[in-house]
Amino acid sequence: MTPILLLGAGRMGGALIDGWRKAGAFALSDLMVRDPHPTTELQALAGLAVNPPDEELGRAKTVLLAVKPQLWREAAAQAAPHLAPDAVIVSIAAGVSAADISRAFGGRHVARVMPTTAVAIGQGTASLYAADPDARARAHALFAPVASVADLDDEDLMHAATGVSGSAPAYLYAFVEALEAAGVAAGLSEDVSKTLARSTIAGAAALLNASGEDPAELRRQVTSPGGTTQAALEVLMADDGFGPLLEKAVAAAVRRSKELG
Ligand SMILES: NC(=O)c1ccc[n+]([C@@H]2O[C@H](COP(=O)([O-])OP(=O)(O)OC[C@H]3O[C@@H](n4cnc5c(N)ncnc54)[C@H](OP(=O)(O)O)[C@@H]3O)[C@@H](O)[C@H]2O)c1
Ligand code: PRO
Repeated sequence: MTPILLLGAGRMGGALIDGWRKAGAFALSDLMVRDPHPTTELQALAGLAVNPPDEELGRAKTVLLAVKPQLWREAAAQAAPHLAPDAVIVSIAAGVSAADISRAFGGRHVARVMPTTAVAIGQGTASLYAADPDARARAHALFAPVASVADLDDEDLMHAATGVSGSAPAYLYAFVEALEAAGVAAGLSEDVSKTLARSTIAGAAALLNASGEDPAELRRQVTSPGGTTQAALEVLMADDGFGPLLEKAVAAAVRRSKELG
């Protein structure tokens, strides 16, 4: 399983290292990072090998491919010649198929994972596909300490998982931005609107998680017949409201995921 080599330690690679550290999942001495511009925070972590020499890469048992989909071939070409023949590749690159990755890494076994940035606080979600059982187990071991893992049995579903999960935190943040702006339009100061919108959404998400209730039931609990919420929901859940809008948004993400592959 270890040492683990991260090819790329940007937003998601960095979030994973944060999450693993908080969870005590792996010792820093079991991690190696290859990145052209490692952050000063990463470089300051005692025990973490940042940009080790090529000869060291052969020690890695698991390789996490965490570069942008547009750059993955370059990262693979640089690292593959130095890896051990039995190193397992775990890719989080959106859209890129396991078969293409395996070919670029000399036929090594590959797992694919689509995580969310909340791995940084141990509350991520990770959709996982691997044809090879050992690669699947390896990917589970990487992500289970920091995420709820959803196993997919069809690689094609990784596109949908990206649209519904990997990208979705950004949809919620966009919603909060819009709610804050709407609060200001309704007369609140920016500060008060920010506080109300952020705290309300964070509390509502925590309640969804803690209660185990369906979102529809939680929605009904807020909605007094003939009241204020109903008036707003008649706008948000109209024929051109959230339902069709999110369907279109997820379809756009799925299309883009397929293009990236
Ligand atoms: N961010 C998310 O929420 C998220 C969620 C799920 C999956 N993903 C996937 O995760 C991957 C990384 O996304 P990200 O958001 O973390 O991107 P990012 O912030 O750009 O991180 C990628 C890192 O890889 C580095 N890099 C570039 N070329 C490299 C090479 N040849 N070898 C090693 N490292 C190299 C980049 O350095 P430079 O910046 O100096 O080029 C950067 O630090 C993508 O494939 C994306 O589809 C991201
Ligand atoms: N971030 C990556 C993207 O926007 C993949 C899911 C989240 O392409």
